[in-house]
Amino acid sequence: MTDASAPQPENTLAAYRRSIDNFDAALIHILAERFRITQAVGEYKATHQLPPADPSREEQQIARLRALASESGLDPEFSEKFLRFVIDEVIHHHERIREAGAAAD
Ligand SMILES: O=C(O)C(=O)C[C@]1(C(=O)O)C=C[C@@H](O)C=C1
Repeated sequence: MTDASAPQPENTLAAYRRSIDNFDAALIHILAERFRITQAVGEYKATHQLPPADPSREEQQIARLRALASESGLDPEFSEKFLRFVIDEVIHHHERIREAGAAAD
């Protein structure tokens, strides 16, 4: 006899996956908003002859996120790698914006 009220393993996994899919969608939306802001920052920096990267700001961001990660039970190494990956992409965008501005001059 099987207990009809017991959750079936495939239903449990499907429910976990629905939750994961929602989190992934939220992550993509959050990243899209972050890149929308950094696009504006890149244009501002190009217009005002500011360098695409600001290593001292990055150090502050990484220290802050590592502390937040530790508090939240997330691996600080992972959070640093993730932020580094995002910021490196932002810097590429800033460089491209600057080059496009220089080419238009
Ligand atoms: O704050 C800035 O100056 C940015 O350009 C944004 C940002 C980021 O993505 O957070 C990107 C590049 C800089 O090196 C530092 C931070």
